[in-house]
Amino acid sequence: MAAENAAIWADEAEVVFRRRGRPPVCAVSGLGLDVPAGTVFCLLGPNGSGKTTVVNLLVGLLRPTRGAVAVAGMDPHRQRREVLRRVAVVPQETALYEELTGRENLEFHARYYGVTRAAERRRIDAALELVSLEGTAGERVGTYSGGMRRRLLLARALLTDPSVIVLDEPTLGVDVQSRQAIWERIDALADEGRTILLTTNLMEEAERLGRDLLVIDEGRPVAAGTPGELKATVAQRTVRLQASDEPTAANITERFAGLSAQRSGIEVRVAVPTGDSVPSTLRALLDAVESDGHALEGIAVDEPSLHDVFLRVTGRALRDRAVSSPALPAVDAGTSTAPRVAAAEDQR
Ligand SMILES: Nc1ncnc2c1ncn2[C@@H]1O[C@H](COP(=O)(O)OP(=O)(O)OP(=O)(O)O)[C@@H](O)[C@H]1O
Repeated sequence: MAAENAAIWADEAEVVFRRRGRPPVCAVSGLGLDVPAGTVFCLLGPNGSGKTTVVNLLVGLLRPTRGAVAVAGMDPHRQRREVLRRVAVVPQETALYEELTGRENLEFHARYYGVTRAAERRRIDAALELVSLEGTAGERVGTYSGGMRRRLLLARALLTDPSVIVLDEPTLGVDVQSRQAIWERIDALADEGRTILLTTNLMEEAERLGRDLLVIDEGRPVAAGTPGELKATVAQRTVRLQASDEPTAANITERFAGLSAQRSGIEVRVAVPTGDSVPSTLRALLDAVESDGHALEGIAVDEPSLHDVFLRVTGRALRDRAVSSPALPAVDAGTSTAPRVAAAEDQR
């Protein structure tokens, strides 16, 4: 798909931050994106992997130091005004006016973005309804919970009727109920034909929402595909057999040594051989256990999770450094953005 046909597109995009007196930071490199309209695309990565930098690239706050990016067929940096008419961004920080009510926040945003008075009320009512805030829209935002603020930000993003919505960690720090509500709203927006790109480091979120995922680490793409395709690359499925006592578990472990059986107390984990189906392995295991005269207390199958994929492609090392990096001075990659990005880092 070419730049003009994809809703979100990138080709070998790179962002290097150059800082006076310090080594340059390559926040993103070799980024390729080809997101068709009407889909939800998930960008996954550990802390400091470059997700927010990608968001800033897509909304024109940064320009690539190499390669190219297009959103709704336009160059987000050069055609920033036009892009912002078609693309909405829900940032990580909840930048809302605390003293104003929810509705007043939306009115302010609608006027700032030139939404006509005729459309304003209709769009605000529809957006408030979509995020279930119509009953509390008259209350000051200062009294809102974290989940309500996130939902208000989503409502705010809809006021310009965008075809592309970019959400930076939309459910960061919200409770399970709000998370569920936000996921349902995101599904509804994609069903309306809008394109959603969201960043997250929550596997459950990526699995639930992303039809296509891209995992980035240290700014580079390290895995791509649907959740099912990615999980298939990890492959290792295991059957857990629970024996009635430890001697029985030891016997079963010995019997299945050829299937890398491992015992832990009364539990035996047996690997499903690559290429074999889970039912056929289960049948063979149960037949063998029965013919040996053993009884089982329980049985379970563990499928590989997106978690396994994530850890395999990004490793287990902690990423504290990027999170605690100090506010950074002006950079080359963007124009007016360095203080904003640095300020966002400060809050983390
Ligand atoms: N303005 C800047 N100047 C220099 N380096 C920066 C700047 N902004 C980000 N970085 C660095 O670029 C890398 C990617 O940062 P980014 O904020 O995009 O990661 P992230 O995946 O969004 O992280 P998180 O999940 O913690 O929000 C990090 O090493 C970060 O320290």
